[in-house]
Amino acid sequence: MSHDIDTPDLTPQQKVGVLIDGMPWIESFKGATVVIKYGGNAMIDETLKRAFAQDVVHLRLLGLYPVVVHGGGPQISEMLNKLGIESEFKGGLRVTTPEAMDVVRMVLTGSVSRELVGLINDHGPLAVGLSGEDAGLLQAKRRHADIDGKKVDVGQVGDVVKVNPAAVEDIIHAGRIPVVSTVAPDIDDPTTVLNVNADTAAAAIAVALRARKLIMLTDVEGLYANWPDQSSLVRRIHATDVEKLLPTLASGMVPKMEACLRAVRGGVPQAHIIDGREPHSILTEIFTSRGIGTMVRPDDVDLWA
Ligand SMILES: Nc1ncnc2c1ncn2[C@@H]1O[C@H](COP(=O)(O)OP(=O)(O)O)[C@@H](O)[C@H]1O
Ligand SMILES: CC(=O)N[C@@H](CCC(=O)OP(=O)(O)O)C(=O)O
Repeated sequence: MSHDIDTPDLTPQQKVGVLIDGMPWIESFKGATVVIKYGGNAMIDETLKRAFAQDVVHLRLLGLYPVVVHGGGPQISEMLNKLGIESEFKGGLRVTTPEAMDVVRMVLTGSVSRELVGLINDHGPLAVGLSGEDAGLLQAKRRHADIDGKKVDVGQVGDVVKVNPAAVEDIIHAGRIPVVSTVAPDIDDPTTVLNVNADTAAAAIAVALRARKLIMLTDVEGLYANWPDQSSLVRRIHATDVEKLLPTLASGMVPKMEACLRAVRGGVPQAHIIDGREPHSILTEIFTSRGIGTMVRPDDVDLWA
């Protein structure tokens, strides 16, 4: 496999040193399922997208089982715009008419998923794309947006209420890499599909797969306690403290922190927000002691252990 990390300043001995440093982490994560949520905002740059695909393949080659769950908010907005269909967000959720839902499904499953599958498969026949509609993977229930304590109708939008991870597990057991787009049938009317926030879907999938980690790649370094003050980056935080911060957070970060809470409270030992603009940030997170971005852990675990 070709690689694009240039390390001309390192001597051969230093390069071996880097490898040896990473060994305990490689050993400790061998056989672990890691759910990686790739957000639409981190998917803008072509070089970064290729580096992302390469990292996911590296994880598989090192014996981990990566599962990619992708978003595509900006890509959906762009297509709606091209088609002249109005796109509006209420309480962080896209108001999804039946017409807009067709576009959401087309972009996520027909375009973003295909692109990621293709980029991963440039390295070998590994990635298999599936949507929440396939083999009963996801079921969702219609939800409202919550604005100033009032329930606001946002159309065909749902929350994942059931996950049947069998199809994803089959792909994992075959040694391949599932790539999941988060469109889900309505549990109360399975002929209708719902638009689901990809962060919360990734958390539900991580819980159902008993993943060791949920890693969410986005376009900021991590969670800022006092957004946008860059000096307020939170490196490690307990679930209870995330809960306390939630009402103070601005829109994009709310579903992400809710997803971290859902994952950690559902038994996932670590949930991370990391910077998808940083090349190879997934590898830095998993294979170095310091890690990167923000890590959320259960309340009864020492944050620095
Ligand atoms: N407290 C916060 N810390 C970090 N980012 C925040 C915070 N509050 C709001 N944000 C916003 O959340 C955005 C990330 O969410 P979003 O745009 O939905 O990303 P994605 O497409 O990756 O899911 C950041 O770009 C930032 O503008
Ligand atoms: C209900 C709702 O808002 N769904 C999102 C689904 C895509 C998504 O979550 O993509 P990102 O991870 O890139 O934000 C949307 O329509 O944009």
